[in-house]
Amino acid sequence: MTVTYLKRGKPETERSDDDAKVRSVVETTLADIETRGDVAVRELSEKFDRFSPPSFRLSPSEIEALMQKVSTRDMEDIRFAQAQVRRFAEAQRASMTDIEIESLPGVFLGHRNIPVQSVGCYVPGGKFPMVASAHMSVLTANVAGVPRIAAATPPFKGAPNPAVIAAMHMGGAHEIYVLGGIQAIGALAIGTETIEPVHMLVGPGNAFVAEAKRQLFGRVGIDLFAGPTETMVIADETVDAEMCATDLLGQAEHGYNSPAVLLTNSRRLAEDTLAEIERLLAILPTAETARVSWADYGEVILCDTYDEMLAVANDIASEHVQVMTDRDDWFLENMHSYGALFLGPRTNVANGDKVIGTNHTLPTKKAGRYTGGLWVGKFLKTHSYQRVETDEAAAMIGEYGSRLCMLEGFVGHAEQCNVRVRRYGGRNVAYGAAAE
Ligand SMILES: NC(=O)c1ccc[n+]([C@@H]2O[C@H](COP(=O)([O-])OP(=O)(O)OC[C@H]3O[C@@H](n4cnc5c(N)ncnc54)[C@H](O)[C@@H]3O)[C@@H](O)[C@H]2O)c1
Ligand SMILES: [Zn+2]
Repeated sequence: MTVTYLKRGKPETERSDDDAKVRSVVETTLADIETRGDVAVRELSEKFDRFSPPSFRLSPSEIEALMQKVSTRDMEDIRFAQAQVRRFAEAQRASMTDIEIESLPGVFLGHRNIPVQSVGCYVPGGKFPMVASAHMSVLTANVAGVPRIAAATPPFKGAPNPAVIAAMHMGGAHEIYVLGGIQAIGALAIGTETIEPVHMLVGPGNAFVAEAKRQLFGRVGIDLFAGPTETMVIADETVDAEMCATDLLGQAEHGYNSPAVLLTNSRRLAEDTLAEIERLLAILPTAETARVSWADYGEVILCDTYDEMLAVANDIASEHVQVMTDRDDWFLENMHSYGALFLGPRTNVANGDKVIGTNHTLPTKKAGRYTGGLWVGKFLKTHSYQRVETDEAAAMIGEYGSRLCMLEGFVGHAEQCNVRVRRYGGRNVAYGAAAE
């Protein structure tokens, strides 16, 4: 394979140093919340966000007052975006059906999709007030029928952001907390004197938020590992450098650690894009973070063939994959590891992030190898049940069960089957023996 790096990000070893630091901060902070509850949460909010209101939970009148501050235009835009997210989520919900089959005469097996009973939805807001993340988690939980939705977001510039709070409220949040980072995630999962713990945490966030969810997994459920944004552009000469550079920087601006990767089979496009990125970085108002991300994590990878591009793309398993080639559908058919695909030059990640209707909470750090993004199905638990309706079925399946239990040496298990064979099959099976 001839894969050439025209630009590389910082080596994997240095990236894992960053991870180790975050891991230990999160560990200590969660332990602190566990032992000192509300007191720790307040101290952490003061320390990281300089925010210490009388109550972190917003009252109905505070919510109302914040919503009054959102312009009519912004409210309409939020409503439009939520309508798109709802439409797609409802279609996905409808694709998940409860089933029941008669697997053998008299034997009925089924499953039911049951909503998680309480979820904590994290809406990021350190650098940017991420209004859209409220639709993605709160509204989707609502479509799934979750009866208790607690939403949390950090203060933005010292106060709750009106548009984020409006989106949470309109999305169907039952409780809204103005809390960020590890203290929000910890308080929701562990619980405090004032916050009832939830059963599952969802939503994206920075490295601290993603790591806190990871460490709390097991104690509560989590949707997926959705850390700092990653983006990949797969392009050939059907598009130009302005398009590629814009799409790379458009996501690199999320933070100082957002990988943006160009994968192409055109040396000319690769070189032009490198130059175009420098040109745009000189004029982009958010260049401060985008420039650091690009320097530390940006990559330009040149391949000879489309097959090589496909192999590299599947291996990297980037969160967002923008495909602009003469064979976009071939990539759709053959890509197996990614967060979401954006096919053709008319789509883009920003529309996907904010408005088009697919969920923007997506797997990062190669989690796309084992999961897709957040969707209504993540809020539903699929539980099986069984029912045996006839004496014949109870006796017949019981004979198999009895023998298979004894094969493993489980005498007590076998008796569960035998008592049914005796009672419903009228057969005398000796206690502790296999039914013959
Ligand atoms: N994967 C996805 O689907 C997806 C989607 C949207 C956004 N994102 C990512 O979400 C992130 C949002 O990050 P953000 O920082 O703007 O907001 P955030 O809300 O995730 O984090 C802000 C909080 O981080 C905490 N914090 C900051 N510095 C800290 C430190 N040194 N130690 C401990 N805690 C600290 C603070 O408590 C603050 O409230 C970005 O990285 C973005 O790429 C991911
Ligand atoms: Zn984005």
